[in-house]
Amino acid sequence: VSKIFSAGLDITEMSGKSNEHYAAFWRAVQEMWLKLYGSNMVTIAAINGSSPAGGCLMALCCDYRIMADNPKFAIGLNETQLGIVAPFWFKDTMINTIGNRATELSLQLGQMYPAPEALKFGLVDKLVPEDKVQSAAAAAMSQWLSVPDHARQLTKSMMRKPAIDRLVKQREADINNFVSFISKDSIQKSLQIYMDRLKQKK
Ligand SMILES: CCCCC/C=C\C/C=C\CCC/C=C/C(=O)SCCNC(=O)CCNC(=O)[C@H](O)C(C)(C)COP(=O)(O)OP(=O)(O)OC[C@H]1O[C@@H](n2cnc3c(N)ncnc32)[C@H](O)[C@@H]1OP(=O)(O)O
Repeated sequence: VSKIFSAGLDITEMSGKSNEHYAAFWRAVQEMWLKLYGSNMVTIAAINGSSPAGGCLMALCCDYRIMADNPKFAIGLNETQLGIVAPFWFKDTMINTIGNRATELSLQLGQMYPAPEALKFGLVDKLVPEDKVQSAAAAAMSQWLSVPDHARQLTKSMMRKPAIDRLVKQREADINNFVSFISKDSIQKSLQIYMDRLKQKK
């Protein structure tokens, strides 16, 4: 979609549904993260627009991020702005990318960074003109693929395994945590207010 890399998780999947639905939804989100963050393939994010929350997470799962150089496009884990909380594995993914202090600032404030600031924070690796995002991503891919694959894969796994193991060990507890959190009346109300605000902006 033009202007949007990803709008993040579908908020309607987290509103007004049964606990069984929330559990299945969260398992699928975990699965996406485990597959993408744990992939032994080279993954390059070609970020052609805004990328809030789950969209930012997907980009952070990649090995390298190239973003369109347009200050109207912003990226970040903005969960607190919705009245929800980025779970520990979202947080770990961000820490592994930009470090602890920058992550704490980002997460507490639910900060969305316009592209130039995202580059400054290390949230993305490179900015290119909007019409060059795909070609720059292809060029980066060639560079990454030129490294001997077994060595690159082992290195990637060494860097990411502790975070992945942490979720694998606590998967069911994390699902229970999500379900009890998201089904709270106060959290449902926050999500509703956020969705209403989104619609009013039009
Ligand atoms: C210690 C205790 C810990 C407990 C923790 C336990 C568990 C953790 C709990 C929760 C974790 C949840 C993690 C959540 C992750 C997420 O990803 S939440 C989603 C975040 N996404 C957003 O905030 C995006 C909001 N949207 C926008 O900013 C904009 O819509 C846009 C994507 C920049 C696009 O802008 P524009 O092109 O102007 O389009 P519109 O704003 O008009 O939107 C078009 C329609 O799309 C609807 N929409 C937009 N985003 C979403 C979304 N994410 N989900 C569902 N629907 C979305 C928007 O309402 C419009 O709908 P209508 O056309 O009006 O029907």
